[in-house]
Amino acid sequence: MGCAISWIRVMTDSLLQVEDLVVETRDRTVRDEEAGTLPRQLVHGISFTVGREKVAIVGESGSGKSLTARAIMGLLPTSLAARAAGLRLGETDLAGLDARGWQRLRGRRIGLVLQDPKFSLNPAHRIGRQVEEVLLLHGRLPKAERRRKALAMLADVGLDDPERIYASLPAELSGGMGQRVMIAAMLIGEPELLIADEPTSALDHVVRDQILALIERLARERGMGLLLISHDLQQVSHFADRVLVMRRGSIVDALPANQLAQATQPYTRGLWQARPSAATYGTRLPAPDTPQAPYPGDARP
Ligand SMILES: Nc1ncnc2c1ncn2[C@@H]1O[C@H](COP(=O)(O)OP(=O)(O)OP(=O)(O)O)[C@@H](O)[C@H]1O
Repeated sequence: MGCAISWIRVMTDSLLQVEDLVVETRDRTVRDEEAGTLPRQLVHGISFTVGREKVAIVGESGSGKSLTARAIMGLLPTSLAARAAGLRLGETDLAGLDARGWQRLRGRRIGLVLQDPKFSLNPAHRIGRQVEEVLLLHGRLPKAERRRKALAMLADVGLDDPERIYASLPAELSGGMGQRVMIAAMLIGEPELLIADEPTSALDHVVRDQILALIERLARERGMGLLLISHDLQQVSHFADRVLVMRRGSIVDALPANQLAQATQPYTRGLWQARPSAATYGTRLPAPDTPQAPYPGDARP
């Protein structure tokens, strides 16, 4: 009994706690009669937690998914600022970290996989060096041991011939291989939490399913928490444990992923019904202001 209770605690203990997160422009361009000019708010005070589980954030284009991920990772563009009542990874206050603190944390405790490896991998550096980077930054492992770990990680993400990949440049790899390399580079430091922002949307659907299965296996084996940003509700309904639905910078619904098809919240229901068919699979969910894209559950005029 005691064992079962502690297992449940491990599953539900939150790794990431986000409380009242606001992302806004540094420029003050919004006019308010009483307050004068204000920053433009893009994320309006959202709160959620992620434990050792798979949580997905879904929502139409421009709803604030990527800004949320970037704010958590301390990677917002300089024109934007984030503030939160609480932003914690375990006991660590992310909001209070300086550049050195982030350097210690990124890759080691929290990893980020982005949509397109072309923008994440340095084209001038060989794959081996990029996969080993976290070990170089954080540890004092001898060169041979770093290489051994990197080769094992490349094999673990399903890349054949790790020795050849290790010595390759990013341009020599396909998109799917590049994405596997990114995942290897993010997981080699054994982070507690992986944030994956549309990690498969640049890939064809066969590779996409393989990459998601890989992320899911590695997360399960390592007891890692996963925050997946996606516009693909069909994919999320199979993959995630819980779903947060964002709209225009706010979380408007939260539900178990396997209940997406029975969602009662009108907006979520509308998103589900508007999910792309096989023919349009992989295209982005259009923003609601696009005239040709009405959402069935949208009550707005
Ligand atoms: N640097 C920026 N300056 C001003 N506004 C921005 C900036 N970056 C994003 N935005 C705006 O913030 C809103 C949320 O953007 P975000 O990239 O988080 O959307 P998203 O939900 O990830 O969309 P997509 O699915 O298309 O990636 C959008 O209206 C976007 O135009």
